Amino acid sequence: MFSGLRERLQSARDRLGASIGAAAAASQPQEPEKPAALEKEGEAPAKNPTLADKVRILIIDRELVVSEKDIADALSELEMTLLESDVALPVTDALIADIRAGLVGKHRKIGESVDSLVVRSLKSALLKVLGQGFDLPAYIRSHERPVKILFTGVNGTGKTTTVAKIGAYLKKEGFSVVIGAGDTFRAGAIEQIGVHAERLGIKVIEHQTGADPSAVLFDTVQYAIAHKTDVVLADTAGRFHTKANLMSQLEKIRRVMKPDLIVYVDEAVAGNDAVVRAAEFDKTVGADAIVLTKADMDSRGGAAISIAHTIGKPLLFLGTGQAYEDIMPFEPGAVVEELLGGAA
Ligand SMILES: Nc1nc2c(ncn2[C@@H]2O[C@H](COP(=O)(O)OP(=O)(O)OP(=O)(O)O)[C@@H](O)[C@H]2O)c(=O)[nH]1
Repeated sequence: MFSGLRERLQSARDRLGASIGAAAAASQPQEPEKPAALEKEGEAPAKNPTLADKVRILIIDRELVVSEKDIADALSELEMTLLESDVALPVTDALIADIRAGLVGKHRKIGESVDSLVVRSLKSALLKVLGQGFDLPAYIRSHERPVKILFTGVNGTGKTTTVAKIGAYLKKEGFSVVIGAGDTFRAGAIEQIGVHAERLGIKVIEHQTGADPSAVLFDTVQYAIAHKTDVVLADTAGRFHTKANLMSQLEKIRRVMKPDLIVYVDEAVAGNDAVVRAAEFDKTVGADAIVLTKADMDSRGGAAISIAHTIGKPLLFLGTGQAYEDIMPFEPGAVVEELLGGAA
């Protein structure tokens, strides 16, 4: 998962570390500089600009100060790397600004290695854009049952498979689940969700192909209320946000079943397209959380890095394969560890 991005971040990490290291070596003062001339954190800039210009990195009193110039080229390369990895432009900008702020002008203990300094600032910047994640079992436990979850998204991104996977996951977490076969449009969709549900031992409410999906999902909610089922998972047909009639159908579904959560499903491999589509769905029918499927096939990682920050909604799960257990709750800390290794 995200192997390309991991490699690229590794190179950026090496490059930033090398730039800081080279600047540190080049600026070892011939004669000791006066600590009083240094900018201290939280204080006004040094009064003597000629000294500030001359000294790119100073190691005085066991501290190291990085200047903007030292890392300008490495940060430009990192910016290109992120954009090439399909990280959205505003997210790239936020990451670069945060890494710069995390490195430049701060006094660091020289006891810590340059690499750990770099990794710490990369990790902290990534954690800020990845957001908090979303603990679905905790959400369900703290809400009135049934908790109704409506799944939306474009065609073929893995929505139906995701509904089945989340059903299996929630069953394992101890919740009772009913699935509403709300994709009454695509031939074979009702059978497909039926097969999944049978394998998983989950009840499905279905009507015929071509039936009104709002009616199917209304019945599913009624079933859940009557049977004290914890969670309703509502599948829907894939659609593009540009199809006004299909979007108004989704609007009707929303009015009828009153979902507690609308989950937008797209595929990680779609990169920036997934981010743009999620924003459009959020604008038209709303989205409370995101699932990105096919993360196992995505080496660039751009959508996973960008989507929560761009639309301001948390990433709930990553789909990591075709089996039911191939779904993982999105944990920002774990993703950052995966991208930057266990170092620092
Ligand atoms: N590798 C991989 N494949 C996945 C993942 N999730 C779903 N798929 C596959 O993607 C394909 C499409 O999945 P569906 O669940 O049928 O997609 P859908 O969005 O319901 O399709 P529509 O009903 O047309 O909207 C299937 O072959 C799934 O097995 C995943 O996380 N990783």
